[in-house]
Amino acid sequence: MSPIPSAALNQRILPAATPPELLRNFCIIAHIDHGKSTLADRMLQLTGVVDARQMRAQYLDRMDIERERGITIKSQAVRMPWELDGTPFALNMIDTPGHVDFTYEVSRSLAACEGAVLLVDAAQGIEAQTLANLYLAMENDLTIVPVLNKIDLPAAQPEKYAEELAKLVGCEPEEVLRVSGKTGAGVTELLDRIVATIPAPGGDPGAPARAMIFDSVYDTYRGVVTYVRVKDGSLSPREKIVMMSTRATHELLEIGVISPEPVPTQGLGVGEVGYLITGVKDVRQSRVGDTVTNAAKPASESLGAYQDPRPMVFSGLYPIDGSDYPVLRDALDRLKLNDAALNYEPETSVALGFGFRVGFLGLLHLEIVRERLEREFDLDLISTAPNVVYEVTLEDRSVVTVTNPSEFPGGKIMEVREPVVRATILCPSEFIGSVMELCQARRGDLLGMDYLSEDRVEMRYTLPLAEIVFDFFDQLKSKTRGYASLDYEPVGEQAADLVKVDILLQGEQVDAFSSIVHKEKAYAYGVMMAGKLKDLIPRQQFEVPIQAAVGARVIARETIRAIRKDVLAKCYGGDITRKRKLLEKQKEGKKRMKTIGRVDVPQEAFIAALSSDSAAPKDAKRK
Ligand SMILES: Nc1nc2c(ncn2[C@@H]2O[C@H](COP(=O)(O)OP(=O)(O)OP(=O)(O)O)[C@@H](O)[C@H]2O)c(=O)[nH]1
Repeated sequence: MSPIPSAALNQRILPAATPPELLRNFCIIAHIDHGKSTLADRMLQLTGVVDARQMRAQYLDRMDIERERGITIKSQAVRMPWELDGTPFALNMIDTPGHVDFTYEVSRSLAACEGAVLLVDAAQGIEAQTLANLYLAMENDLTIVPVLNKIDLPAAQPEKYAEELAKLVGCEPEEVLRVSGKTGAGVTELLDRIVATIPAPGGDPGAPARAMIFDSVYDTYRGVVTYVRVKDGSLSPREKIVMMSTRATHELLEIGVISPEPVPTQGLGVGEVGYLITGVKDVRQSRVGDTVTNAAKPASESLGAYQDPRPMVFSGLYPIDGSDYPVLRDALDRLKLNDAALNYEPETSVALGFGFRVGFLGLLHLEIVRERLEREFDLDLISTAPNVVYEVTLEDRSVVTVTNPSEFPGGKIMEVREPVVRATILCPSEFIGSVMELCQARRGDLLGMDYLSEDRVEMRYTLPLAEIVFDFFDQLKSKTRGYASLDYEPVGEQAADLVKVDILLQGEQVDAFSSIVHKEKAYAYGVMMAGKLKDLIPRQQFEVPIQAAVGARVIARETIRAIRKDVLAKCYGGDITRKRKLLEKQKEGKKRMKTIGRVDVPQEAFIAALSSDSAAPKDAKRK
């Protein structure tokens, strides 16, 4: 019913582990902007963990970039005291990252909970990520607490959406709680409901320790801080632990809970959520999804399969000023300490000089990394158009994995495979036609369609990842006046009729512009790129052909006309043969210029040509 002063609770927590029956581990899942962070802030305040003086909006989003963009990138866990009927409980709220790029981390965070608060905006209703998150929570067997948020809004329709939500989770509309994260209305009842309905964590206190890592972050002063949820047994300071996927052994230097800042404890027992510090310096030694056990008495089986983060999208990153290359290399090394999913190798480009080919989980991940590099390391960067990973089978049956279009094999190709996703789109039924049109243009296959209510539909498509990572979400929004929401998950690869389009300047290939596209779209890409470069490259003393080619076949051509020096300017009057002679001479000169040297293209032209079409679906995120 009421908060316990946090100091008192901390004293109770500090010496020993809290008994599992007094613990509740939950997360809040919602569609983007349905108010997850605001509700979390209100809970922190109501439980007395953060007082009014310390309070700032989005308390749990600690990185600047998270706060500015209003998104959660890394998971967080906070312990809050709450008393129901005179019994003091400890609630662990695990905040999850929202974007589809980080789905693996979301599912690990969910696996650390027994229950989930499913939050839906009372003025918007169910959206694509509401469903995606609900399904993830159900896969993890979580108890769902359905909640309508923002009931203070004049546009709120709690009756209508309570019914929709009740139908979705299988309960009565009256059981759907109504809250406002903004005013705090209903939040006390929600905390009571969490304690009453979410089960206490199970686990065997006598078994060898097993704890799942659901996040790990790099701290400049303390090294890697690993967030874990203990399933069986217990962990205590100074003991030796083993990471089960790598078998690496570390000593536990510190162990504790977050409430809301780190508080060291004597240990973590069954069902508890907290942090470990081992002194390792690189998050890849302590990865999300791995299981921690005790070195002296190791568990025989880990908690679920561990997955290495797999980059889905690649892009070349180049410093605009070539002398910044060593700074970029050091900056990537530093970021890698905190980002297990970041992959990179050096590469060189004729157009852009020295840089790196970097693998990302998705476009948002790319944007965040790029922004952090620019901001935290003061670098000016250019990134090449992002591409997905292709698998090319050659006639001799060997398979080449292509992460850079300019490396696409030129020889005899049997098959090219590209990654595909299963996309879920929710929109008002009046936009069905426009959405279908868009998905068809993007090589989508309709899997199914369901009416959620009279006027809202859920459409399911398989789409090539390459077709949706770029501007699909923007297009979807503009075709549905902002009403559609999108979610997608990778479902494997499929063979497709793909070709590499090269761009040639005066017959010389410009690697940064090579792109792998569907055969039917090759022509459009070629025309677009050639046209763009024609506008961007300044006229030269000689004619510059810009060609788009598939293999040896030219599919589009533009010409940058030469600046024609008026050689006749000084030749007043005179006879025609003299003029002709001068013009002939000029032509000779131009021919020579064409054959010697390369076109003088300012780097800005490359940058402009590359940057305009790499817009990311910024808010295609899962909340
Ligand atoms: N009127 C009203 N507005 C709210 C309420 N809760 C959140 N908002 C507003 O809704 C917007 C989104 O809220 P956030 O808490 O950032 O939502 P979120 O996207 O789920 O959280 P993030 O993880 O930070 O992205 C903000 O402008 C909030 O001020 C509410 O109960 N009432």
